[in-house]
Amino acid sequence: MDKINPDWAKDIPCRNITIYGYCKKENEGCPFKHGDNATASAVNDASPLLEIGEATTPTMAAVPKFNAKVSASFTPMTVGSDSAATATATTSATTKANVSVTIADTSGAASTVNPMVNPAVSGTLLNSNNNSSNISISIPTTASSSNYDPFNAPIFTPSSTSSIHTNTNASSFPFPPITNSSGMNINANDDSNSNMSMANNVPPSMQPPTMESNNLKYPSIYPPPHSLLQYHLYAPEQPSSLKSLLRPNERSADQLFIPNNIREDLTKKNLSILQVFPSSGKVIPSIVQDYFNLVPLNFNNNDFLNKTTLFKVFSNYDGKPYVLKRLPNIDKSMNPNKISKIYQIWSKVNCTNLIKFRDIFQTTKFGDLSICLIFDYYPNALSLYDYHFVNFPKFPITMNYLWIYLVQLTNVINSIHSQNLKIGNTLNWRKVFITGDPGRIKLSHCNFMDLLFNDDTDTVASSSGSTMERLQQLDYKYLGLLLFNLSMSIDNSNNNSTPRECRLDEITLQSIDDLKQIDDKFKDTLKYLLFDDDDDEKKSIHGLTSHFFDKMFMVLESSQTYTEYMESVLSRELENGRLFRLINKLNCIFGRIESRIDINWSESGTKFPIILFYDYIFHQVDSTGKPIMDLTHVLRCLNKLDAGIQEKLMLVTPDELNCIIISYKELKDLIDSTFRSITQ
Ligand SMILES: Nc1ncnc2c1ncn2[C@@H]1O[C@H](COP(=O)(O)OP(=O)(O)OP(=O)(O)O)[C@@H](O)[C@H]1O
Repeated sequence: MDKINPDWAKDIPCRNITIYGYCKKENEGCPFKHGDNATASAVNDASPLLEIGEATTPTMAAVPKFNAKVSASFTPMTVGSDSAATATATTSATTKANVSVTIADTSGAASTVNPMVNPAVSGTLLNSNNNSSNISISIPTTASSSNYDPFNAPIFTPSSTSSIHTNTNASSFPFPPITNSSGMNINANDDSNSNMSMANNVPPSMQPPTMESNNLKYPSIYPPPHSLLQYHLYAPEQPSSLKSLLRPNERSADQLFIPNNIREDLTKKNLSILQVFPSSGKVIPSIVQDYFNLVPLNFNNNDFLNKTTLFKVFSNYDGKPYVLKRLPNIDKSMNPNKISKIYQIWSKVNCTNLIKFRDIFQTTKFGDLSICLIFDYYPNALSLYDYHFVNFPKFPITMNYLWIYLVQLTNVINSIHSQNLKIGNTLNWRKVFITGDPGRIKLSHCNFMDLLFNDDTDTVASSSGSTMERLQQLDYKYLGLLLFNLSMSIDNSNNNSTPRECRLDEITLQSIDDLKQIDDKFKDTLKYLLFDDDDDEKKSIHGLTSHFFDKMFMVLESSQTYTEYMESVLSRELENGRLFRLINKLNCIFGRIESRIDINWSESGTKFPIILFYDYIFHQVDSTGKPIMDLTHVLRCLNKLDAGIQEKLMLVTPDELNCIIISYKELKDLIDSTFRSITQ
């Protein structure tokens, strides 16, 4: 009792009077409100009024008696909230004989009674239609929700926050009108001009913006940085000095969740996948064949219509993101067989270090005849060049990176050559993309574009023997050149000078020997790749790997270690998912408006332990009444509840007058049955 603050207790109706009609401790210092304003008399006062319409449904009269939420035990009130509370609390609203409480009157304004809950009462009151009768009925509620009627509330319609995406304001649209090389105004491109047939399957395109200014600024990245989401909403990791203070059995919060760097990385990737572009449907078409939501990837390319362009797109077929590479201004006389041949040949190549080629088709959607190639999309992929020399933070090239790249690119060569195909000069540091850790790379695409524009495609594609062999031998040189260029910048990529890029004919044996900080084994591999053998022996995967087979174990090991690390991180999130479902379950059953007038949720009701348990998990306070945020306590309780163990716990009402001893198993059963009853 000594912990109860008499200041706030004096306005709270005594629970004993609510339940028993009297309080035996009234004269022994019980700090709660007794006497003239007591709830019991309030109920008695209310009863005759109810009789006006013979609406003496016991539910209404009994409501204040058993409403657990209004009980002093678990409706903490602050001093500051006194006035608001008295406006709505049972006692103040109902004890004055002529007090006026608005209730479903003709204006229908602010009702404190939900007619859905008690149609008899509402019908009577609505029919009486007499404002001067000052009918006083009040369902005790908490101050905050007193005027909320969930059954009569207007349907909630969230307002769209996507205005930035659909903004058709000319000044925000980054592209001026563009004419293609043949002088054709692309803005005049009509949908009927297209050969695609999806128009009915997707939403109509947005209206084109009116172009008022030709001096539009091109943002260098999209979306502009100020519109990026904040990823740092979680607390940053503790400094390591603090971490060391933990005992071996203790964990800090960040050790329980996915590490910040991985979370940020994945969130950024998600953002890139979901990013949309304010397309006019004219300069960049809204839909191309089975693909929609085109977002330019090589954004600095201003001449969108005349150059090869890359877009991130979504497939209308499987909903996944892909990359669409458009080759503009195709000769109309091109043999369509070439296109199907390319698809047949290249779609068969499967290699984890090669970006998968998915589809190819012709379209007039861009105002010309274009060929579109579809590849898998890897969000935030950066070319080796950008990763090591351009983007911030720059990652300096190390010997380990070189070995990892060598092993993965050897894997690509092996896959492609085994299909009797070649890579070509796309094997360079601008076309090899970093897609993840540790140093995971993918070759963007091979030079099969040559096949499209080469007249003797059939010969090249099917060439066996000498032609293809010669081209394949060249692939080893391209690989050597890429690695040589990277080796020249080893440990130098942090300075801001542009890295030197050699041509094949510039490299000599001496230049390889002169490479600093490169180990001899790697130099031998470079010599093997870049120079022909004295015996004119052909290069092969077997010959190449014999130079660094031991390094393949190192790559295997790092890859496996990383996989295991990611698996352990994933398993942490697995637990979070389970607990999240449990919290959802608890929240679904706890605090429902209808439970306020349900006898089962009152202090003597069967569901009352759920209320106390909820407070026990989430609303702990210390001896001075200060809230305690103890994540470990929450996790421990939730886990025990989830497991339904036999351990018993004591739940105490906030006034410390009552307590319940109950096991987690009983609580679990109670929560489960309550949840089932509301979901059935
Ligand atoms: N499959 C992909 N997944 C994710 N991003 C990609 C993919 N392909 C390319 N990109 C992104 O697009 C950028 C440009 O790629 P790329 O150099 O192949 O296009 P390009 O400039 O049109 O090439 P080019 O005109 O030389 O053929 C890359 O730096 C990369 O960030």
